[in-house]
Amino acid sequence: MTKSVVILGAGAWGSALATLAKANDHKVHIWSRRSSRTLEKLVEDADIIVSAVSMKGVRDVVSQLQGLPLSPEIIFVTATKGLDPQTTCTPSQIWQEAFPNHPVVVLSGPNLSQEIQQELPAATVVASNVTSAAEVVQLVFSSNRFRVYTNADPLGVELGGTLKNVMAIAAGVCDGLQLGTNAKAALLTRGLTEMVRIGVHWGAKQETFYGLSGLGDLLATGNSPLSRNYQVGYQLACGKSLTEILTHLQGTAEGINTTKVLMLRSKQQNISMPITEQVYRLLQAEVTPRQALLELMLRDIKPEYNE
Ligand SMILES: NC(=O)C1=CN([C@@H]2O[C@H](COP(=O)(O)OP(=O)(O)OC[C@H]3O[C@@H](n4cnc5c(N)ncnc54)[C@H](OP(=O)(O)O)[C@@H]3O)[C@@H](O)[C@H]2O)C=CC1
Ligand SMILES: O=C(CO)COP(=O)(O)O
Repeated sequence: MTKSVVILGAGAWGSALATLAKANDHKVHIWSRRSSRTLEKLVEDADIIVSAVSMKGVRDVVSQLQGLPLSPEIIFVTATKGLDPQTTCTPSQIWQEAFPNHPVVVLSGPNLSQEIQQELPAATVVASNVTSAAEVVQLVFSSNRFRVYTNADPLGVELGGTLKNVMAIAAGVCDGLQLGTNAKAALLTRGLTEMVRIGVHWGAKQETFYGLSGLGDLLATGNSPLSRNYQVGYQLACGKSLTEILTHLQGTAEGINTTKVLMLRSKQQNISMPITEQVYRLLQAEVTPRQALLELMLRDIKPEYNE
């Protein structure tokens, strides 16, 4: 059945999601701050509102929508991979708090938007506490080039896509320093352990991190120069300053803010996150890439599990 889909955010990801829904013959409108059409007009007959704005815009768009008369049937989909710097909340928690009577669906997976726009095949996950809502969203986006799975752990799916951005920065550093394949495998594997450690403590399910939105997205962004987070790490390793990198970066690298939020949370909750800590110190220019590497290599030796 044809759905009316409003996509908030005309950036790289909002545009790619619009392409996918349009290809399935849904009625799609993209809204951005620069749109000539008002948000009120666009959401008038919406069935689904997809938020693809970067983290810094989430609270803005939520509060704009809160002031509008919305159909109680509307499903919200959040595709943002970030954390709120003030509260450490995930975007879906912000949406759900603002709209407690609407279903909220998280969409996350290994989905580099440029590849999707090139019509290369990809897979993703839509997760919600309301299974029927996740299934509606699954149908809207599924096609022979975009395979969509449902999942009942929205927090885990959201954190998988969000936490991996920190590891994508680290992976970029690893490649920028030309540390080789063994180092990269070690980094991504221990990075996943770190994601699981904090994610499970947060309330997510461990197995979710071994799926598309955790391991899958870690492999995609940790190995692709298309990832903005990877690009940040790579260029830091090549000696550029963060300010210099951000001046020329196309789009948003959410991992920079996410690293700060994670450091705060891991300190408050006494959770060991050594890779995140070195990425943080590197972003703050407190260590060089080589010093960060040595710090990680020279940590106390220990068993692989039960740290
Ligand atoms: N690109 C990708 O491959 C993927 C990205 N994501 C995630 O999707 C999110 C968006 O990424 P992406 O599209 O690449 O980023 P871009 O930088 O390309 O776009 C960011 C979008 O957010 C909007 N925005 C920012 N602040 C505000 C605000 N205060 N009010 C309204 N809109 C705002 C921007 O609007 P404006 O243009 O007006 O500035 C723009 O539309 C990120 O969280 C990212 O991690 C997830 C999967 C894949
Ligand atoms: O999350 C992404 C792909 O799944 C996009 O990664 P970047 O934000 O690092 O470009």
